[in-house]
Amino acid sequence: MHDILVEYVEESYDRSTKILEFNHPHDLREKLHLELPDKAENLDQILNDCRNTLKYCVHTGHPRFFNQISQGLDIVSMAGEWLTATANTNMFTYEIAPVFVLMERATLKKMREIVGYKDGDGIFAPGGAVCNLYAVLAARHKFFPACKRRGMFGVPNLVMFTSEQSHFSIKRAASILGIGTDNLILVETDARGKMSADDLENKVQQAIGRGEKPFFVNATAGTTVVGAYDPINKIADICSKYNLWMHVDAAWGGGALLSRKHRHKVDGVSRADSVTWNPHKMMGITLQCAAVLFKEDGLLEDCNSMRAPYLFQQDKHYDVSFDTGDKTIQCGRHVDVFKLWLTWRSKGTRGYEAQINKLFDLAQYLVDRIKAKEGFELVYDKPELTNVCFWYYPPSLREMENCQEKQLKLHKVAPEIKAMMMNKGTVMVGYQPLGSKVNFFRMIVNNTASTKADIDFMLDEIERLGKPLTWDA
Ligand SMILES: O=C(O)c1cc(=O)cc(C(=O)O)o1
Repeated sequence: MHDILVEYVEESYDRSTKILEFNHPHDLREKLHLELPDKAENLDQILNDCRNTLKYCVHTGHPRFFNQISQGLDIVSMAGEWLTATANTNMFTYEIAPVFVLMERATLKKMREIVGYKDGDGIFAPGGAVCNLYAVLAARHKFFPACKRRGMFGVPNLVMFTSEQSHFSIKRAASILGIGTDNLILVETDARGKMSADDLENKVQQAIGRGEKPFFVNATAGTTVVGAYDPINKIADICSKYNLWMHVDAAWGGGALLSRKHRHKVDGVSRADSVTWNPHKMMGITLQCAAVLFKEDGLLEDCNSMRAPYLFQQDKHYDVSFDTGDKTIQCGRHVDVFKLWLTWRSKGTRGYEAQINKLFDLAQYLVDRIKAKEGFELVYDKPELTNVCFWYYPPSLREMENCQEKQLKLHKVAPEIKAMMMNKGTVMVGYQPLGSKVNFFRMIVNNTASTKADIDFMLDEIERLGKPLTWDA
């Protein structure tokens, strides 16, 4: 098994290895033997099963895998994951996870200090979306604690606010909370994708005028598509003025907190009541590793505790405040902290700062290369994070007058090139439309193994694949 895993890691770093062996689902199903037999398979078959599984996995650690925000394969983090699996324990009580519980407390304390909180609380959760849900649930509990027992009966018409470019998990949280997505009010963004504080205040005042009860505002630090940072301080001023809970979704852009050069992008973050920060994004920790931090200690426990007597006995022989399970919305909880703690110790905070600065510098290199290359056009010319969004125009489109027909044809370019990319397996870059903007590539720079040569390769590959594209008029 060791050889199988090491071979996969080596392949992941080898640029001559395809990022993926793409198969359509029905074809792949034929190549995978997924049946669960009555009789046990022998060891050779089990090892073959492992080889066959990895054979069709996407090498997300490959230096030219730019498709997702989470990318790369940090060896120390992977080793941490291996130890975590070997320890195979559950985070819900101190009694069976004494080391990891203390480690989680220490790591979350460090993260809160970096945010600027004096003390407070936090938890590692299964992803940024769940972190954001924790914040919404805590906010409602803060203002309406009776909901825990009586539900939403008698509660006024609660409304939440977030930018139109924020993560869809805020919308989903409104649905799960039970207020419905109609009561999540989307706030306009400016030309760079940043929330308009003026529009936020207008919409809060309008909601109050309609007899609704604003209670929660999400500010995004690093939007998913364009990497925009909302104006946190201005939003905090509005939240103070109208007594609203301010959450900062820094799932992706939270990495800037570690860089003295880029931290200004999250100025005001310490004014938030809660912050989502996902080390499995910009800190390169293997999936999953996502934290939600709270300024106020005790609120999580108050909001979520159910005092299950078979787990959270209050007469244990140790300080039961170290049991974490009752402050979560889960029961069993995976140990996500060890790989972060180990990787952080292996780099040091200053080492992480250097790593994050390098990613920003590489993204700036990409911006400069796009500006210099014919046929490429930036969607946003000064990205705030390491998302670089651009269109590629095949020569057949360049001569066309800028009109609706050209936009319709341009809309097809990225999907066509992406399909060829995936079949070739040489590079992977995401694409999407945004508002009235037709499909554009979203290049995420977030793999410490990527170099300027990989950036150049990606641009040249898009040009190689896209240049021949033509559409009959
Ligand atoms: O955790 C991630 O890597 C992640 C989470 C998203 O919501 C969206 C994306 C993405 O668009 O790449 O990545």
